[in-house]
Amino acid sequence: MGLEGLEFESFTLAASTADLSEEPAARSHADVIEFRMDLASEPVAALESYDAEYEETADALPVLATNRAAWEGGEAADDEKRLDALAEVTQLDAVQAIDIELASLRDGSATTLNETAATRGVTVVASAHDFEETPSVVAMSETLTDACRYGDVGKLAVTATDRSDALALLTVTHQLAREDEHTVATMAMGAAGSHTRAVAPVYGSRIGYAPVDPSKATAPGQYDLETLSRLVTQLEPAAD
Ligand SMILES: O=C1C[C@@](O)(C(=O)O)C[C@@H](O)[C@@H]1O
Repeated sequence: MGLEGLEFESFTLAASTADLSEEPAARSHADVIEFRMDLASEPVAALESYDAEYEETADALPVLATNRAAWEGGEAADDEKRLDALAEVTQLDAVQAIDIELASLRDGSATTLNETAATRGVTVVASAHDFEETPSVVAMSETLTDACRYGDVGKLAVTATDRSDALALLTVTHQLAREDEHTVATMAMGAAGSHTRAVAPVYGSRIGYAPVDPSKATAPGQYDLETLSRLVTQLEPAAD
Protein backbone atom coordinates (compact mmCIF):
# COMPACT_ATOMS: atom_id res chain seq x y z
CA MET A 1 0.00 0.00 0.00
CA GLY A 2 1.30 3.46 -0.78
CA LEU A 3 1.66 6.04 1.96
CA GLU A 4 0.16 9.36 0.91
CA GLY A 5 -1.18 11.12 4.00
CA LEU A 6 1.04 11.18 7.04
CA GLU A 7 3.95 9.00 6.06
CA PHE A 8 5.36 7.86 9.39
CA GLU A 9 8.75 7.52 7.72
CA SER A 10 10.39 8.53 10.94
CA PHE A 11 9.16 8.51 14.53
CA THR A 12 5.96 10.52 14.96
CA LEU A 13 4.73 11.66 18.34
CA ALA A 14 0.94 11.68 18.64
CA ALA A 15 -0.66 13.81 21.34
CA SER A 16 -3.91 12.13 22.33
CA THR A 17 -6.98 14.08 23.29
CA ALA A 18 -10.76 14.06 23.25
CA ASP A 19 -10.77 17.87 23.16
CA LEU A 20 -9.30 19.56 20.10
CA SER A 21 -9.17 22.91 21.87
CA GLU A 22 -6.12 21.44 23.67
CA GLU A 23 -4.19 21.20 20.39
CA PRO A 24 -2.12 24.41 20.73
CA ALA A 25 -0.68 23.06 23.99
CA ALA A 26 0.67 20.04 22.10
CA ARG A 27 2.39 21.89 19.27
CA SER A 28 5.79 22.26 20.86
CA HIS A 29 6.23 18.53 21.46
CA ALA A 30 3.93 16.59 19.13
CA ASP A 31 3.86 15.98 15.39
CA VAL A 32 0.21 15.03 15.18
CA ILE A 33 -2.95 15.14 17.29
CA GLU A 34 -4.65 11.81 17.92
CA PHE A 35 -8.29 12.80 18.25
CA ARG A 36 -10.15 10.16 20.24
CA MET A 37 -13.55 10.62 18.64
CA ASP A 38 -15.01 7.89 20.81
CA LEU A 39 -14.23 9.88 23.96
CA ALA A 40 -15.59 13.19 22.61
CA SER A 41 -19.10 14.56 22.30
CA GLU A 42 -20.07 15.64 18.76
CA PRO A 43 -16.69 14.53 17.35
CA VAL A 44 -17.52 15.11 13.67
CA ALA A 45 -18.63 18.70 14.31
CA ALA A 46 -15.53 19.26 16.46
CA LEU A 47 -13.29 18.05 13.66
CA GLU A 48 -15.09 20.18 11.09
CA SER A 49 -14.47 23.33 13.07
CA TYR A 50 -10.86 22.25 13.74
CA ASP A 51 -10.45 21.80 10.00
CA ALA A 52 -11.56 25.37 9.30
CA GLU A 53 -8.92 26.68 11.73
CA TYR A 54 -6.33 24.23 10.43
CA GLU A 55 -6.47 25.78 6.97
CA GLU A 56 -5.56 29.16 8.43
CA THR A 57 -3.01 28.21 11.08
CA ALA A 58 0.45 27.47 9.77
CA ASP A 59 1.63 25.38 12.71
CA ALA A 60 -1.63 23.55 13.53
CA LEU A 61 -1.09 19.81 13.88
CA PRO A 62 -2.59 17.31 11.45
CA VAL A 63 -5.05 14.81 12.90
CA LEU A 64 -4.90 11.06 13.33
CA ALA A 65 -8.57 10.23 13.94
CA THR A 66 -9.38 7.27 16.18
CA ASN A 67 -12.92 6.11 16.93
CA ARG A 68 -12.11 3.19 19.19
CA ALA A 69 -14.76 0.47 19.45
CA ALA A 70 -16.08 -0.48 22.88
CA TRP A 71 -15.04 -4.08 22.16
CA GLU A 72 -11.44 -2.85 21.69
CA GLY A 73 -11.20 -0.82 24.88
CA GLY A 74 -12.78 2.40 23.58
CA GLU A 75 -16.18 3.97 24.06
CA ALA A 76 -17.81 3.86 20.61
CA ALA A 77 -20.67 1.43 21.03
CA ASP A 78 -22.44 1.43 17.65
CA ASP A 79 -20.06 -0.07 15.10
CA GLU A 80 -21.80 1.10 11.95
CA LYS A 81 -22.04 4.70 13.15
CA ARG A 82 -18.45 4.72 14.32
CA LEU A 83 -17.10 3.53 10.96
CA ASP A 84 -19.39 5.96 9.09
CA ALA A 85 -18.11 8.85 11.22
CA LEU A 86 -14.52 7.89 10.42
CA ALA A 87 -15.34 7.75 6.70
CA GLU A 88 -16.96 11.17 6.91
CA VAL A 89 -13.94 12.86 8.48
CA THR A 90 -11.53 11.50 5.85
CA GLN A 91 -12.88 14.35 3.69
CA LEU A 92 -11.26 16.95 5.91
CA ASP A 93 -7.80 18.24 5.01
CA ALA A 94 -6.73 18.18 8.64
CA VAL A 95 -7.42 14.45 8.90
CA GLN A 96 -4.33 12.87 7.39
CA ALA A 97 -4.57 9.48 9.07
CA ILE A 98 -7.21 7.28 10.63
CA ASP A 99 -6.97 4.34 12.99
CA ILE A 100 -8.95 1.24 12.06
CA GLU A 101 -9.13 -1.80 14.32
CA LEU A 102 -7.53 -4.85 12.70
CA ALA A 103 -10.55 -6.93 13.75
CA SER A 104 -12.85 -4.68 11.67
CA LEU A 105 -10.56 -5.06 8.68
CA ARG A 106 -10.37 -8.82 9.12
CA ASP A 107 -14.14 -9.28 9.37
CA GLY A 108 -14.76 -7.02 6.38
CA SER A 109 -16.83 -4.38 8.20
CA ALA A 110 -14.18 -1.72 7.56
CA THR A 111 -13.24 -2.74 4.00
CA THR A 112 -15.12 0.17 2.42
CA LEU A 113 -13.69 2.59 4.96
CA ASN A 114 -10.19 1.36 4.16
CA GLU A 115 -10.82 1.92 0.44
CA THR A 116 -12.28 5.37 1.07
CA ALA A 117 -9.21 6.35 3.05
CA ALA A 118 -6.90 5.10 0.29
CA THR A 119 -8.84 7.01 -2.37
CA ARG A 120 -8.61 10.20 -0.33
CA GLY A 121 -4.91 9.82 0.42
CA VAL A 122 -5.51 9.29 4.13
CA THR A 123 -3.04 6.97 5.85
CA VAL A 124 -4.50 3.97 7.67
CA VAL A 125 -3.12 2.75 10.97
CA ALA A 126 -4.45 -0.80 11.45
CA SER A 127 -4.45 -1.44 15.17
CA ALA A 128 -4.70 -4.34 17.59
CA HIS A 129 -4.82 -4.10 21.38
CA ASP A 130 -4.49 -6.69 24.10
CA PHE A 131 -5.59 -5.30 27.46
CA GLU A 132 -4.90 -8.56 29.30
CA GLU A 133 -1.45 -9.79 28.43
CA THR A 134 1.52 -9.93 26.10
CA PRO A 135 0.99 -12.80 23.64
CA SER A 136 3.88 -14.95 22.43
CA VAL A 137 6.41 -13.48 20.00
CA VAL A 138 5.00 -15.70 17.25
CA ALA A 139 1.42 -14.60 17.91
CA MET A 140 2.38 -10.90 18.08
CA SER A 141 4.38 -11.23 14.90
CA GLU A 142 1.38 -12.73 13.09
CA THR A 143 -0.94 -9.98 14.33
CA LEU A 144 1.43 -7.18 13.43
CA THR A 145 2.22 -8.65 10.01
CA ASP A 146 -1.49 -8.90 9.29
CA ALA A 147 -2.05 -5.32 10.49
CA CYS A 148 0.68 -4.18 8.07
CA ARG A 149 -1.05 -6.06 5.28
CA TYR A 150 -4.30 -4.14 5.77
CA GLY A 151 -2.97 -0.76 6.80
CA ASP A 152 -0.14 1.57 5.84
CA VAL A 153 1.02 1.21 9.44
CA GLY A 154 0.49 -1.84 11.67
CA LYS A 155 0.05 -1.00 15.33
CA LEU A 156 0.14 -3.34 18.29
CA ALA A 157 -0.47 -2.37 21.92
CA VAL A 158 -0.21 -5.16 24.48
CA THR A 159 -0.21 -5.32 28.27
CA ALA A 160 3.08 -6.09 29.98
CA THR A 161 3.28 -7.45 33.49
CA ASP A 162 7.04 -7.99 33.62
CA ARG A 163 10.29 -7.28 31.80
CA SER A 164 10.11 -10.41 29.64
CA ASP A 165 6.85 -9.11 28.21
CA ALA A 166 8.53 -5.83 27.35
CA LEU A 167 11.45 -7.69 25.75
CA ALA A 168 9.09 -9.85 23.70
CA LEU A 169 7.35 -6.77 22.32
CA LEU A 170 10.67 -5.11 21.48
CA THR A 171 11.82 -8.31 19.75
CA VAL A 172 8.77 -8.33 17.49
CA THR A 173 9.16 -4.62 16.80
CA HIS A 174 12.79 -5.11 15.83
CA GLN A 175 12.03 -8.12 13.61
CA LEU A 176 9.25 -6.46 11.65
CA ALA A 177 10.72 -2.99 11.40
CA ARG A 178 13.85 -4.43 9.80
CA GLU A 179 11.77 -5.71 6.94
CA ASP A 180 11.40 -2.74 4.64
CA GLU A 181 7.80 -3.18 3.71
CA HIS A 182 6.65 -2.98 7.31
CA THR A 183 5.89 0.28 9.07
CA VAL A 184 5.03 -0.57 12.66
CA ALA A 185 3.98 1.16 15.86
CA THR A 186 4.22 -0.75 19.13
CA MET A 187 3.88 -0.10 22.82
CA ALA A 188 3.31 -2.12 25.97
CA MET A 189 0.61 -0.79 28.26
CA GLY A 190 0.81 -0.96 32.05
CA ALA A 191 3.54 0.08 34.47
CA ALA A 192 5.89 -2.74 33.42
CA GLY A 193 5.57 -1.60 29.81
CA SER A 194 6.01 2.16 30.23
CA HIS A 195 9.66 2.16 29.25
CA THR A 196 8.82 0.46 25.93
CA ARG A 197 7.15 3.72 24.92
CA ALA A 198 10.58 5.34 25.03
CA VAL A 199 12.61 2.36 23.82
CA ALA A 200 10.43 0.84 21.06
CA PRO A 201 11.26 3.74 18.70
CA VAL A 202 14.93 2.68 18.93
CA TYR A 203 13.81 -0.70 17.54
CA GLY A 204 11.76 0.87 14.76
CA SER A 205 8.37 1.80 16.21
CA ARG A 206 7.14 4.84 14.31
CA ILE A 207 4.33 6.20 16.49
CA GLY A 208 4.26 7.06 20.18
CA TYR A 209 1.20 8.27 22.08
CA ALA A 210 0.99 10.58 25.06
CA PRO A 211 -1.91 12.61 26.43
CA VAL A 212 -1.96 16.37 25.88
CA ASP A 213 -3.27 16.71 29.43
CA PRO A 214 -1.25 14.39 31.71
CA SER A 215 -4.31 13.82 33.89
CA LYS A 216 -6.21 12.34 30.95
CA ALA A 217 -4.15 9.34 29.83
CA THR A 218 -5.75 7.35 27.00
CA ALA A 219 -3.98 4.12 28.02
CA PRO A 220 -2.30 2.70 31.13
CA GLY A 221 1.38 3.50 31.57
CA GLN A 222 1.60 6.49 29.23
CA TYR A 223 4.20 9.18 29.92
CA ASP A 224 3.20 12.80 29.68
CA LEU A 225 3.89 14.39 26.30
CA GLU A 226 6.94 16.39 27.27
CA THR A 227 8.55 13.40 28.98
CA LEU A 228 7.98 11.05 26.04
CA SER A 229 9.26 13.65 23.62
CA ARG A 230 12.42 14.14 25.68
CA LEU A 231 13.05 10.41 26.21
CA VAL A 232 12.58 9.51 22.56
CA THR A 233 14.80 12.35 21.42
CA GLN A 234 17.54 11.38 23.88
CA LEU A 235 17.39 7.74 22.82
CA GLU A 236 17.69 8.49 19.08
CA PRO A 237 18.10 5.13 17.34
CA ALA A 238 21.63 3.79 17.34
CA ALA A 239 22.98 2.35 14.09
CA ASP A 240 22.33 -1.38 13.51
O1 LIG B 1 -3.96 2.67 20.24
C1 LIG B 1 -3.49 3.60 20.84
C2 LIG B 1 -2.31 3.44 21.67
C3 LIG B 1 -2.69 3.69 23.09
O2 LIG B 1 -3.55 2.64 23.51
C4 LIG B 1 -1.43 3.62 23.98
O3 LIG B 1 -1.20 2.57 24.59
O4 LIG B 1 -0.71 4.61 24.04
C5 LIG B 1 -3.34 5.05 23.24
C6 LIG B 1 -4.54 5.21 22.34
O5 LIG B 1 -5.05 6.53 22.44
C7 LIG B 1 -4.16 4.91 20.93
O6 LIG B 1 -5.31 4.92 20.11
